[in-house]
Amino acid sequence: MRKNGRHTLKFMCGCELGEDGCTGGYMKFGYNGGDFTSYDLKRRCGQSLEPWLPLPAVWAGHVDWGEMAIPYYTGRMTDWIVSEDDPSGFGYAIWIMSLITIFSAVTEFLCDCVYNTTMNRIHTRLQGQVFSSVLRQEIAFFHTNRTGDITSRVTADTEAASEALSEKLSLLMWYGARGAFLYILMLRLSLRLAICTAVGLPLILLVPKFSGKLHQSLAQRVQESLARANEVAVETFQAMPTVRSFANEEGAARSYAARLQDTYHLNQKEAAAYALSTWTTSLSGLALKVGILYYGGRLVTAGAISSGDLVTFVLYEMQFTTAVEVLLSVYPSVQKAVGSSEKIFEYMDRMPQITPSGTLEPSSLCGHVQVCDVWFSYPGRDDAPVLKGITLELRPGEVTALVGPSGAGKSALVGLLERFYEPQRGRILLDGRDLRDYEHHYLHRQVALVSQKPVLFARSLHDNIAYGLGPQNRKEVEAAACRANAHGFIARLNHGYDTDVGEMGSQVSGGQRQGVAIARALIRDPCVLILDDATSSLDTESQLRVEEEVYEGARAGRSVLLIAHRLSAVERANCILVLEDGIVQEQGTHQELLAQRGAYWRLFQAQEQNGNNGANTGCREECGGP
Ligand SMILES: Nc1ncnc2c1ncn2[C@@H]1O[C@H](COP(=O)(O)OP(=O)(O)OP(=O)(O)O)[C@@H](O)[C@H]1O
Repeated sequence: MRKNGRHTLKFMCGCELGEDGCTGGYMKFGYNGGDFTSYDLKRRCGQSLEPWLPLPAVWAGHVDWGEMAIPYYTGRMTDWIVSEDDPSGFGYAIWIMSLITIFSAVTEFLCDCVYNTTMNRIHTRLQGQVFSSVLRQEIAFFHTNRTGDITSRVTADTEAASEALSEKLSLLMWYGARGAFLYILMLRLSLRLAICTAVGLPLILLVPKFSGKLHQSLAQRVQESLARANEVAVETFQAMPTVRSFANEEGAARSYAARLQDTYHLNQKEAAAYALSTWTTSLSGLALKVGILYYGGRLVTAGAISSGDLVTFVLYEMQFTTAVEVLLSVYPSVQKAVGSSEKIFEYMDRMPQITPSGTLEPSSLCGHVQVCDVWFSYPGRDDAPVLKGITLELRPGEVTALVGPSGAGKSALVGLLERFYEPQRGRILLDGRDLRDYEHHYLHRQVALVSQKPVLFARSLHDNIAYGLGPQNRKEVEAAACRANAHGFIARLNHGYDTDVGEMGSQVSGGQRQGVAIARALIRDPCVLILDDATSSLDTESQLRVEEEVYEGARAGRSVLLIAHRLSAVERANCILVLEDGIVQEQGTHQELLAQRGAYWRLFQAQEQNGNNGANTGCREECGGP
């Protein structure tokens, strides 16, 4: 406030700096007791995103010439108020200020439009690319990395990186340029006041920095504890039938509440740290302002600068301090974004640990598979080979069965035939050519698998059967379902083939799921069909129908690998191999193997005694049970 006898000029000004770098400023002027103008410079980062543009565009649009010109013309107005010797000065200042403000608003609007569009494109593209690079990885990658980690890398990390690298970098450039321009203007106005600002700057920067650190570390702990609580929630929802069957709803609720309690305590501490951080920030800022006003007032009294120049300087100083504060708060985010983008690029640059597929796509294929002295251990378990020198053949027109106790390595062999993994030693040939030579899509059209626990996708039954084949007409889908004996149950559903099966096929029964999965394999009319215990949940009638279909397919020239625990399912196979501890113990037809009175005979005897063709024969034998 300054009095000069005739006129009283009041001005109130302030600025805000949020935790997220949001800035706001206000100033109000009073003349002889009454407000004659007020200007609100409130600005929120959330409401006004900064465009990702080349540097010149950002400068042009976002240095905000309008805002920077306001202090200058406010100072001129102040001079006019004090002197009233140049009536045209007031109108001129208002006129110029309005023009620059309109220009600034228009450029800001354009930049925001460009920024939002560009941001969306960058984000969508980045997310798509990370997702594709994850899909390229070998199956072992998905076993060694948690699904949650991979998902958050594809979603949260890409979002954080693209947002931070564009928005925060834009803020960095904007406020950097703005700070530099403002300081030049301050230097031009008053060298002494500018030096005074530079000296006081560390005060307003360092004090909040120390108090902010405490707040930041607590904020991070709150996030971690929230993530732990979320883990409990996700695990519970995923295993809801198990929770219900063990009547542990209260237990789940208690453990969730316990985690939330942790979050609650941390939140309280964080709130206190936030208040401390805000308080120290505003206090140090206020101290600098008071210091400059005091020193500036003395300079005005001494006639070194005009009162208008002091007003201009104070307003510049506020904007300058805000710019420096934002720079300091944004810089760590940019560094962090660089860090998290490194993780994303790690995924994008990662080469799959499996030989790339070849280009071989012969017009006709017999489906003759030769497994030659194959050794295999799962990644990371090099000391525990699962397959030890396996040699076998799948001949076109024949059903080859693979039996053996749990953990013998049957599914491991399937994994190799599907190229989920690669053998450490030995070769797998299809029609005399290494599996690796075949083109990826071609190979998986010719070699179809129905796995032990088939997974359906949350879409219609039609789309599940035609999965991976593109648009298929209903007749082909129905024909495949008929051969898998799944048409009957599908036709009885209200929406038939358009029925949605729910997440992971949870809205159909285990047996129905297997039926749909068999249809999904059969619609491909593959040269090699692999059934890994694929009929275990089917009813007897469906089992017989599928079995018939399998033998019919083989008679038509298909190679079939039939893995089963129930020996009755493999009795008709052309060749039965008994796998134990990764080694083919014996092979032959059902009658030949029974005559040998070896491993197969023992398995058969055990099942006969159980009378239920049970699946746990291997275990009972090991335990010495009946
Ligand atoms: N992803 C994996 N990583 C490491 N080891 C595994 C993995 N999957 C299976 N194993 C181990 O490899 C061995 C062979 O497993 P595999 O699934 O091939 O047995 P299987 O004969 O198909 O058994 P089942 O009849 O119960 O399906 C087992 O000892 C198993 O614990």
